[in-house]
Amino acid sequence: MAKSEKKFLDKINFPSDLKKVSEDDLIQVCEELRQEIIEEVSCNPGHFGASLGVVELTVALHYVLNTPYDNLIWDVGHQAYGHKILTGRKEVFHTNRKYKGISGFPNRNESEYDAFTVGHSSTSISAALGMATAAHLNNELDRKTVAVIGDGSMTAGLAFEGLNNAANNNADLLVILNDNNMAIDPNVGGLNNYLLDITTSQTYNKVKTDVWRFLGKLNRLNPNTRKIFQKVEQGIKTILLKQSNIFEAFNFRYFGPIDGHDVNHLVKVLSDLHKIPGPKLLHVITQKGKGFKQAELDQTYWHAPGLFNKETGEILQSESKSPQAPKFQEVFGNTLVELAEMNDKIVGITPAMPTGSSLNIMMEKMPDRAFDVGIAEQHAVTFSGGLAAKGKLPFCAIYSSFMQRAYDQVIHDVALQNVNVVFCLDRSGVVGADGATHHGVYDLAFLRCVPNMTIASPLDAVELRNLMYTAQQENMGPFSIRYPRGKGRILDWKQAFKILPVGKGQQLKDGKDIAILSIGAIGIEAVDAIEELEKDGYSIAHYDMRYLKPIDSEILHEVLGKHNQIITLEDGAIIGGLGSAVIEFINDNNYRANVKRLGVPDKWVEQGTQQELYRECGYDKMGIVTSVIELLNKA
Ligand SMILES: Cc1ncc(C[n+]2csc(CCOP(=O)(O)OP(=O)(O)O)c2C)c(N)n1
Ligand SMILES: CC(=O)[C@@H](O)[C@H](O)COP(=O)(O)O
Ligand SMILES: [Mg+2]
Repeated sequence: MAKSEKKFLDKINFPSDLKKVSEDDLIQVCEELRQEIIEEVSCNPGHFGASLGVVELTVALHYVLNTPYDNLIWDVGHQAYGHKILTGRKEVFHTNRKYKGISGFPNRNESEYDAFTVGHSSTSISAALGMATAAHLNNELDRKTVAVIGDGSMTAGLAFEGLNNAANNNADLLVILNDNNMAIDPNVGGLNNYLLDITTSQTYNKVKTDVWRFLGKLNRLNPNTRKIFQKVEQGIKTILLKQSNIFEAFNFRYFGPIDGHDVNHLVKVLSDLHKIPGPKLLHVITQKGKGFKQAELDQTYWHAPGLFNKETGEILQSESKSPQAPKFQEVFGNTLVELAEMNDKIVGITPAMPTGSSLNIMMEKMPDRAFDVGIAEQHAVTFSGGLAAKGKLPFCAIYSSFMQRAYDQVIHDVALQNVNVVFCLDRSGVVGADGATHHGVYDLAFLRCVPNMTIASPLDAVELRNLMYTAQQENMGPFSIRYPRGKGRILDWKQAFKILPVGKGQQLKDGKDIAILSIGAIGIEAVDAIEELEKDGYSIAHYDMRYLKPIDSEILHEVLGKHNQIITLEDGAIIGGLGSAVIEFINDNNYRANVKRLGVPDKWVEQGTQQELYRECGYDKMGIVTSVIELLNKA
């Protein structure tokens, strides 16, 4: 890709280079950094709007802080592209999110400038408080710690737990609240309203204007007016904010709101805040997508767009002329509306992912029955438990990896209550470019040990519809349905609903040499592998288990009666999922069989395309072919 020449940025590889630039030239540095991000992301898709929004903040932070000695912690990390470019990764940024390339998020293994590995939201305050406390205990009184957290991420319980604890801790911590009034979709909830209020506060601004007017008159008489004004303003702020500022109530000294796109002002404020000890919060107002018109206008789409033309903003999709199968999330979103039209108990819940999960379809059609609860997975699950306890039937759509945060709520507030909640676990399996933080590979294992929980996973879009239809029958109890990121193969997905009996799988193919038992859409890789193997005369049986719990014991007895060479296949951790369940069944029923478990091994899998990662883990089509041949050769 041809990149434009950049007078300053071309010479900046580390913060030490940035510090050589004069304060007057920082505006130009910001322009160049913004341009660099636009050029890179236009041809190598990734997160976009959030990084554009914090360009000035990023430059100011690295200008003022002494990183990596000072701790700089980015929340979520999807806004850290500028940080990566300024901290030694400009030359490898074209590998961002690619297989064997750099991670799309800050990562401790990648750089000493990445103080904490992130990807899930709202961890920054707690992690930063830990680091600031460690610095204090080590008597490193000059070491600064700064957490940068967005308004969306601030809505999570974890962020408040950090704030709450910081109140009792004199650690030197600066929290920068990057308020752009957006999560991926528009930010929601009381905190969002509150932040809007203090940003636009009539009372505060009115008082401030009155004071200015008053001091303006004074000004003509008194040369020290500015000083007096500052004192008066601080007094007003203290009175107003002490009574009403939520952060001051948590014992943080609150500063702001200030313009997050004025790099020189940011440098000044950050340098001043350095001198103030204890917990402080700086409220910075920014615009998501700043500096790229389309991204400013449609902030949800440009959170993470695909390829685009960096000059015109035109979206470059490799639109195939042939009809496309829908994404699993779209099948979920549309089917939920169909079901909700038939069953008035159904409600929909998403923790801040309306567009990503396609719950936005229901939110538009049935606004009273679909809820975006903010980044709050724990609350989303317990809220569902409460709704269900009073007769509603929540479909709670959560990305598998974000569900990890709500594990106790699943156990305590849904399963133990034995209420009817349907968990729709989108992005289950390896998700691709987001990498280790986002792969949804543990849900099969962590849900299987929970009493009352039904666990299902569709082979294709039609099964997804039918599992959703089955789950909304009377008294099904806690019911989880997991499906992957991306599309299936079926075009004609909108077929009449059918119940898929709980605990029953299906035989897809009979065969003599070996049996493959798969769960979920990854079974398609087995279908392809079998086609390949049959060309060479192998005879393979294939079963789509469909339910992990209760597992289809009839199928297992049949398979184990006929076969002693078995392969299990799942797009999830091989510890605890289908493979483990089959081995337990063999043990409990005194069968003898060789079982090869295919799935995600006991290690961190980083980013890449889904196909690259299936291959790395040995369960793409060719990996399955190889495993079958190896197992049969050994036998
Ligand atoms: C626990 C968790 N839930 C959901 C997400 C998905 N997610 C990533 S960024 C984001 C929005 C964050 O909003 P904010 O913190 O305001 O940052 P902005 O994108 O506005 O800069 C969400 C919901 C996540 N990464 N982690
Ligand atoms: C940063 C973050 O957590 C989200 O933006 C996530 O990357 C979304 O993933 P999808 O693209 O699969 O919706
Ligand atoms: Mg935001």
